[in-house]
Amino acid sequence: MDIRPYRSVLYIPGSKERALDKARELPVDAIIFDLEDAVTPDAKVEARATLAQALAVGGYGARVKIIRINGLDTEWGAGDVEALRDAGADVFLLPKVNSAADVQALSDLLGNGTPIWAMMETPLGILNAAEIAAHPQLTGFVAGTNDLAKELNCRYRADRLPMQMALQTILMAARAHGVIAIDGVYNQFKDDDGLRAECEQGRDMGFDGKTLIHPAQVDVTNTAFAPSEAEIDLARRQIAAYEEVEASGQGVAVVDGKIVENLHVETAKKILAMASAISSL
Ligand SMILES: CC(C)(COP(=O)(O)OP(=O)(O)OC[C@H]1O[C@@H](n2cnc3c(N)ncnc32)[C@H](O)[C@@H]1OP(=O)(O)O)[C@@H](O)C(=O)NCCC(=O)NCCSC(=O)C[C@H](O)C(=O)O
Ligand SMILES: [Mg+2]
Repeated sequence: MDIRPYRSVLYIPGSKERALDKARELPVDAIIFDLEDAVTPDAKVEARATLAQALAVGGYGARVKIIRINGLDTEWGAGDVEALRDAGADVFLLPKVNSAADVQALSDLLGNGTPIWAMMETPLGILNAAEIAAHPQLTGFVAGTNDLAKELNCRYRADRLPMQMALQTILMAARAHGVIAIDGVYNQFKDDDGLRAECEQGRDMGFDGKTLIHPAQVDVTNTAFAPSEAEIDLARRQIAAYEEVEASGQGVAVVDGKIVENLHVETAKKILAMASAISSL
């Protein structure tokens, strides 16, 4: 089973050398090297060279390296691609994607087949989520909950009720097309309890992980999105119980008073594969 964790996906401003250095020692699963909202307009051109240099030096290990460029409708987008096309990124992340045509425009500019992820953060993008997820070069979605809140004119609430439809649409489209789905950021980066609650909500909905803005958010997020000891133990017992009944010609086992069928065993195997992928990091 080819499975890799995306529990913690940290944004780093591409212009900040200190943060680019610091990320080499943080236990995150993926890094978004940002040239968009974390970089001011007057620093955008210089940030390309700063980021290219950090990537050339390397040291980011197994972390997935994602470059978020500026939108292709801005004065910087095409230049970002030109400057960083061959910098060694695993993924290019396009902000404010509205349609599959936006993804195709980046694909044409890249010209080298590098996987593309889409920021899902505009109303039109959410409405077109299925066609965006179906693009052959698209392998991941990132929820942009700050831009979504701005565009929807909705309030930030702990239960994220005003965004539920958008978040679930992102997940539906991602799962329909085998695409990774990462939840949005939690802005109050010193509030661990609030972060934990939002991580658990996103995890329970089905997100693979969460985007982060500060190193202080990494541990809470890694814990929330990793299988717990109890989940690992249950998965092992479900697999064992099912194999036993299967050997006697039956298709349903019972563990802890709940039925276990073939589909539950598939989930249990995924949990064990994820736990093993995390422990091998
Ligand atoms: C929020 C911050 C501006 C806070 O920065 P700062 O005041 O420097 O924090 P600290 O002093 O607590 O930092 C301690 C050390 O950690 C390093 N650091 C800080 N942030 C990061 C980071 N993101 N990655 C790596 N390292 C980081 C500092 O350099 C300090 O290191 P040291 O000196 O060695 O001890 C800042 O955290 C920040 O800029 N965060 C990123 C903000 C960002 O990326 N925003 C854009 C993405 S959010 C978004 O756009 C989502 C989406 O599009 C949407 O619409 O929702
Ligand atoms: Mg955004």
